[in-house]
Amino acid sequence: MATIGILTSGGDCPGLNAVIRGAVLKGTEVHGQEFVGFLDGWRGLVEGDAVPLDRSRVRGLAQQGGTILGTSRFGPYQGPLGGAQNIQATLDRLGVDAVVAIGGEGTAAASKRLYEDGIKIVGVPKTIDNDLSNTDYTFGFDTAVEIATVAIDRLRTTGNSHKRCMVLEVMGRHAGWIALHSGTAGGAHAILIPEHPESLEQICRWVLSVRNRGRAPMVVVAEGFKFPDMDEAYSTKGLDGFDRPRLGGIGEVLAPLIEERTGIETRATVLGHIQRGGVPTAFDRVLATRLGMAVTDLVADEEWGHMVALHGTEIARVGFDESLADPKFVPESRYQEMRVLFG
Ligand SMILES: Nc1ncnc2c1ncn2[C@@H]1O[C@H](COP(=O)(O)OP(=O)(O)OP(=O)(O)O)[C@@H](O)[C@H]1O
Ligand SMILES: O=P(O)(O)OC[C@H]1O[C@](O)(CO)[C@@H](O)[C@@H]1O
Ligand SMILES: [Mg+2]
Repeated sequence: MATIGILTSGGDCPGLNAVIRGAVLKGTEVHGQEFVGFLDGWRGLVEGDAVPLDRSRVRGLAQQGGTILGTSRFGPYQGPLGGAQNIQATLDRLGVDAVVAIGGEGTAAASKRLYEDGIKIVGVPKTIDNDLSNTDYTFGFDTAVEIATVAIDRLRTTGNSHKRCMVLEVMGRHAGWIALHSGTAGGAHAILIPEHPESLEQICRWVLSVRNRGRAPMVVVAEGFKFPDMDEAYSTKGLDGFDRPRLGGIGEVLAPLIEERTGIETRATVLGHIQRGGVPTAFDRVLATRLGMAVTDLVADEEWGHMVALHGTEIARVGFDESLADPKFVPESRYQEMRVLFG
């Protein structure tokens, strides 16, 4: 009977707990597997900090946001106890046969390295940004889009009352999926994404045309959006624990520029981590539960070095290599499809 250690790594995401629940329920019922949870991402694995996970521990978890295991950006090769040899010794000491790592592209890169160094490891992809290759949707994305859409709906009523231009900044470091989907759902008059620079002149033309027909302009901008003359996304908050620029603030830059150029009073709202918190949507609960269940089959089949993924409506298996291809950007055709409605 295999014992599996589960961990959640990188930024959190609605649906992580549903994955854990799906894995524990199917793994124990169908495969006779046992489970422990490593705390705070790779740190728990490296330090052997594990808690038992059984049926009673995962009760009611499908609807709970965040991760009961905690998460961090600690690396598996970090510190005196890090590295594949030490980790294997820790797994042996704890009686854990295989590792399930739930995370984004960084977690998959770390998992691939551990797999190549001999660790029995499989993965589950997560990110609200929906920018991982080789999976059609990641859980957490639908929840983030729903939250951003509600924000747009609310901003539109106050914007209409005051005849103001409202700017909403959403997450999306490399890819503008959250902006594109929420902006489409909320009927935004301009959607600005990292993949497609737009000039201030063009944005103001859209804003003025909306105003000229008596409407209050609504602009949705992804945190990673760049004007044509910017090399890097806007960042003034230093680096995160993994030396990546902390993004956020482009909306606050854009709003006064629009106001200055158009004369229309403009307000910016940064949605921030509200997009990542709280209960997952039904879609994300279903997807996360199915991925959690399917990853126990990967372990039973000893398909180390693979992760589960959504292909169409089916749960597929892909190698860590495939999942680490280029991020899944918004294709130009998808952007142009919506761009005809701007203004
Ligand atoms: N190539 C790598 N080799 C070893 N460890 C890595 C590698 N890439 C990332 N890691 C480790 O894995 C952790 C998780 O990666 P990261 O912080 O990028 O989160 P993620 O899983 O991509 O999720 P998010 O979507 O929040 O970025 C990193 O903080 C780092 O410690
Ligand atoms: O929570 P943190 O570490 O500030 O990370 C924020 C980043 O995480 C994401 O939500 C998901 O990768 C990005 O959109 C955002 O830039
Ligand atoms: Mg990452």
